[in-house]
Amino acid sequence: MEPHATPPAWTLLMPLKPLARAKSRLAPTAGASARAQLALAFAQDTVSAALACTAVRDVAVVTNDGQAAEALAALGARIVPDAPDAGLNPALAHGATAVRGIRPEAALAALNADLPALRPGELSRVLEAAARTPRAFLADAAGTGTTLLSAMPGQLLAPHFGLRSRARHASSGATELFVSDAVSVRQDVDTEADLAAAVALGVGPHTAEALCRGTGPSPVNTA
Ligand SMILES: Nc1nc2c(ncn2[C@@H]2O[C@H](COP(=O)(O)OP(=O)(O)OP(=O)(O)O)[C@@H](O)[C@H]2O)c(=O)[nH]1
Ligand SMILES: C=C(OP(=O)(O)O)C(=O)O
Repeated sequence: MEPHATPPAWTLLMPLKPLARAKSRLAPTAGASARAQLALAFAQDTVSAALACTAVRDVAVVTNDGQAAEALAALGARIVPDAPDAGLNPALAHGATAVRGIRPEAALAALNADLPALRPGELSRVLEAAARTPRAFLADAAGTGTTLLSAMPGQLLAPHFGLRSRARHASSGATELFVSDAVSVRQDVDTEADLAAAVALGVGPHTAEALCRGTGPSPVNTA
């Protein structure tokens, strides 16, 4: 694909499960209330870092959670109700249709809402690479999943998130991105080990505060 004359201004689609059901794989370490607070804090840090990224035009969060919608709208995100309420991929497909209904030529990227160490400069580099190909994806830190899936104008997003989504996005024809210095875009948090890895990278202020409330101090990502 020819590089675009001007880099696209991306709309990010961020799916967020109702907080009461989110982050179930943290159950061995955190109770229900702490998990909900962490899920919201991860989303707040992800949205804040995404909106601070110069390549990002706007962020649309696809969620049916009222508390999260209010908190994320206060940070500047647009909220798209998860009308299908049928899981992650239907939520993303619905969000893509909603955005393209308003801006048919939008460059779209789905980004998981559980990237509490996300750094705007690293996201910029990933989106710059994504702009060179019609549909692209970035594998998660574990190496089996996906944290970002992009679709340039005129391309359907066609999300295949879930178990072994790295292989399924590759099979769907999307180009895998290999971007150096982008670890924070790949570090999603599902398990306690993921959380420790994110803390080692430096989490954003909402997550740091939630961790302080629940389990003691942790480093803050101020980048
Ligand atoms: N709107 C919406 N977002 C979802 C749904 N399922 C997952 N997500 C979001 O998709 C991203 C990846 O989700 P998962 O890791 O599968 O779910 P999770 O709640 O974060 O963690 P687990 O409960 O441990 O699976 C996160 O941003 C989730 O909030 C859904 O049914 N609807
Ligand atoms: C939904 C996904 O994320 P997770 O690893 O958080 O389940 C995925 O990798 O496609």
